Amino acid sequence: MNVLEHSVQTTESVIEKMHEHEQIVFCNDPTTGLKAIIAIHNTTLGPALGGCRMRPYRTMDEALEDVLRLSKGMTYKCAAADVDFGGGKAVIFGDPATDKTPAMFRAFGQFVDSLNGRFYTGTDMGTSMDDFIHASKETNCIVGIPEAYGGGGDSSIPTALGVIYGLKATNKVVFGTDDLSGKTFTIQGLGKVGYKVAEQLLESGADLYVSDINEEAVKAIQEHAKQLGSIARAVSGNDVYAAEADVFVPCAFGGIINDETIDLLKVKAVAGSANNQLLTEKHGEVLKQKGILYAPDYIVNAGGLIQVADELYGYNKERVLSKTRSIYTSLLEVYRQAELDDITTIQAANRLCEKRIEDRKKHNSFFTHTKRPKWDIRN
Ligand SMILES: NC(=O)C1=CN([C@@H]2O[C@H](COP(=O)(O)OP(=O)(O)OC[C@H]3O[C@@H](n4cnc5c(N)ncnc54)[C@H](O)[C@@H]3O)[C@@H](O)[C@H]2O)C=CC1
Ligand SMILES: O=C(O)CCC(=O)C(=O)O
Repeated sequence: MNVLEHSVQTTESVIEKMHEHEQIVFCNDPTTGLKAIIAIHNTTLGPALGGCRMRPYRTMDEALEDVLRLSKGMTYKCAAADVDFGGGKAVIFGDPATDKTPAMFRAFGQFVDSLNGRFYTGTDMGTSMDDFIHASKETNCIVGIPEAYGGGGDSSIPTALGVIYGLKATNKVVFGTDDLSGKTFTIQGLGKVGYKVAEQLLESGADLYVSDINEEAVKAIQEHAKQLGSIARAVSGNDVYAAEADVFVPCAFGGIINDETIDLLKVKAVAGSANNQLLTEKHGEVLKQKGILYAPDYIVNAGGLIQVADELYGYNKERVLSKTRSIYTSLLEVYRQAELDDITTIQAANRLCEKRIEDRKKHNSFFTHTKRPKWDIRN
């Protein structure tokens, strides 16, 4: 049974699962083989914005679960970063190493265009700027493309920078200094973001444990470490969780803080770029009980969002860098609130975002010239 046939049988459960979401679009283009899902979680703050992930999902449910969780995370990320966008995300079924074609991304661009400005998208895990150059031929709602094409360039650069600021803030709270030298970090995933984080940590004088299913990436970072006189030890399987490091830096996929992994952790903090690191909020509670400081993922990894949102206002590199730097202070404030109220860091971050969204709902009832007046709805 193919994944979309399966979707027909689960329509009721889809409706149940989307009780928090505004819209889900299932995309099927037999000509190019595109099968994708776009999820829009909440547009109170503005049109939905979020990257598009490509993965060889085994089932429809797995993909749906992923896109629903990721799009909700974007609502919170946009609120935390104080950008005027809502939460959305897309997933494409397929192996990014073998199944991509330009035509597939053009077809995806057409589906995005059909949403008429309700959803803006760009790169995420498994997709690259090149893919979205193809998509951008079909719609204006594409971000994260090269400057030569009117975009802001590789959004994983500010994402990685933001992770470094997040690590400095975390280091400050745990070790009393934001100097990262002499500390050991375990990085899971050496892709667009993780590799750049690894380079910057090595250049700051840190040592690493690294893990990636792509052996080339592991070899390349080990070579880089050797040149700098630092160490990057390769770990695989569950050793990535059990490594004797100071901080665990997840930069691959979500759900990695779960019942199986949590007891293996020997680190003092978890802070990385992966979206939805906690399998459930309960795992944030367990980390707190174990005395492991958790940096809410959507605060730490907002650098890419900050850049792609800025593209839509007219890209300004200095502005992006300055907003990305503020991840340091935002995270310290979340840590402070969590400590004051004796709650988990994810609860503190969620509370801040939910308040921002509630406050904005009140103001959204004001008419502004960019909005269509209600009396114009029939025209
Ligand atoms: N690209 C960006 O600007 C942003 C990315 N993120 C999140 O950060 C994470 C990484 O994103 P990218 O670097 O863009 O993705 P990517 O696709 O470039 O890199 C992911 C890396 O993880 C590796 N990987 C896959 N399975 C693995 C496993 N079992 N163990 C170890 N490594 C494994 C892949 O081989 C790849 O090198 C994702 O969760 C993404 O949603 C969040 C915000 C922005
Ligand atoms: O970083 C991007 O390209 C878009 C934002 C996003 O999808 C994310 O932060 O997960």
